Amino acid sequence: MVSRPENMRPAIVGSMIVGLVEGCALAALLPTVTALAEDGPVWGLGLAGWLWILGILAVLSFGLNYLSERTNYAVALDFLRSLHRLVGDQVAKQPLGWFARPIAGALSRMVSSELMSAGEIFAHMFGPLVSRSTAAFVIIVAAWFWDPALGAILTVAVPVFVFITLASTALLRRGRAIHEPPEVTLANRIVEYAQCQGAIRSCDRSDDYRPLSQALDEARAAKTKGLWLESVGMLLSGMVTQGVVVVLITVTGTLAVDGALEPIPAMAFIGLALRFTSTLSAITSSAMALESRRPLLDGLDDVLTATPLPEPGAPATLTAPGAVELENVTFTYPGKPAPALQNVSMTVPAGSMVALVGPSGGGKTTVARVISRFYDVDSGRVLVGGVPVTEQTTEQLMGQLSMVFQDVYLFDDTLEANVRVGRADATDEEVREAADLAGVREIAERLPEGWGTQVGEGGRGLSGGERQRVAIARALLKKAPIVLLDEATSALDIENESNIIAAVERLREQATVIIIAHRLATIAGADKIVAIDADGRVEAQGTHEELLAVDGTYARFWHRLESAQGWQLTN
Ligand SMILES: Nc1ncnc2c1ncn2[C@@H]1O[C@H](COP(=O)(O)OP(=O)(O)OP(=O)(O)O)[C@@H](O)[C@H]1O
Repeated sequence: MVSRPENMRPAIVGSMIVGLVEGCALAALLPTVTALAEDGPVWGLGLAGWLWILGILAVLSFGLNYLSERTNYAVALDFLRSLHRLVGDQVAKQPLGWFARPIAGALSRMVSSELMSAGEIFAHMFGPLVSRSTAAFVIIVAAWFWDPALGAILTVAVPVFVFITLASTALLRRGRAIHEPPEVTLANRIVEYAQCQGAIRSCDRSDDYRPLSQALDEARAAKTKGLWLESVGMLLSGMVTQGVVVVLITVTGTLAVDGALEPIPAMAFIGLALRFTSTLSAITSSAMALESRRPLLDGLDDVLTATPLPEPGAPATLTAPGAVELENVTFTYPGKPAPALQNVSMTVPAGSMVALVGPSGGGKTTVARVISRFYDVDSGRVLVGGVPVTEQTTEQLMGQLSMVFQDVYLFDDTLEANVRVGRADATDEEVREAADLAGVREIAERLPEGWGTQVGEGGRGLSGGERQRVAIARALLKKAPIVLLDEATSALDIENESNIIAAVERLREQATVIIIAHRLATIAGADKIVAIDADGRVEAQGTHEELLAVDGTYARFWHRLESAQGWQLTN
């Protein structure tokens, strides 16, 4: 986890030395108090000598603490840097489909705030745990040395503490396991409630949105139950500290009364015992604080152990640049019972335009996803550029593809920078040319700061159709040999539509185009149409005329589309 493990050793040794010095300073209380009470030397040193030793130990402890804190911070920063890099590397190796999982949603929170908390383990928890444990050990050894009876008392206190600490951390963990899952559900419901306000208000359900109120009730009930367990855990650890103090004082007092201990050493020992128990309770606090980071570390573990996309070390030699082929592909989404694609075979020659058509939910988008290797298929092969996608590096595959889907994401940057994402080294003329073709110039002319206008996070400042135009401009600029395009059905006004048609025509000239088509003109103009049925099977493929002549499902689909779009036009 740390890039420089050699830093760990000085950090641990440093914390142990701090503990050793603090333990010695506490143990030195015994002879100091005895020297004070008996007004004579103890082990050849008078009170002044012992006070000097205490003073030196205090200064030493201060200096060592400072050095140890610095070392611990260096380890914590190194740990954070290494974790950021590890998470980044791991995320980069995941198939694109991985980001659809709930874990991906938690990723940004993890990388920003939660990793900082993980860093605190080394900055504030691990070092103190080591130094306090060492200090406790030194006190016990000193007590044995001073008086075996006192050493025995302190030694017995340790397993009691350990047992109670384990029990209370177990209770804390159990409590959290009860209330955290419903809290996560509640957070998701709140986000859903905020995001779907339009739909909720139009159904007049703002006051009574059952999923949210149910999640609230469940979270409240779970929190109450979980808090009970957590409170018992906290109480237990607090009570045991007090209990051990009382037992230590009682036993020491009894030994003094019985004459087994001199009164003065007994008094000094009670002072030492008080410090000892506070050291033990500090250890408990550190252990509990570490325990509180466990879910975070588990979450990190999920990310760090996710299976990366297997890929070769070097790019393959493409045998058919620009071509795409699916050979008998069957694919099931993770966790889904039925396959989304079944025995799909299709060939897309380089430079051609293939339209994917079919009912909603049939699997058209899934075809585009398996071509882009969002997921690896269950069986069959997907070839891009003549080579199976599994035999290409991610960089090589992505270099051949431009994807223009409906959910276009724009970066929180200027309009121009968002087009330039297509190819960072493009000249200004190339950027403007691609933008003109895709109709982005009209958008720039309308915006207050033209090309320099910030489009907002995700492209909030632009409409859906405008965002898609920017994505098409990116694809034009990238000049990738293969373009996967989901033709938007919604948010297209006449201006948008004519721009997109013109841009698609240009894309056809420079690339192979696989288009999820919804418009009659696009479908009829394609070199080949692949009709996918509701079960994710290829129902028919061929040219528009060939498929119409068969008079099968495609012909019925076409006539339905024709009448639907005709109805739109006449109205
Ligand atoms: N990320 C996903 N996880 C699980 N199942 C999915 C996922 N995406 C799509 N599906 C399922 O796979 C099937 C095919 O979906 P797909 O989006 O490919 O259809 P489509 O033909 O593109 O539909 P549309 O035209 O409505 O966009 C559907 O049953 C859908 O519910």
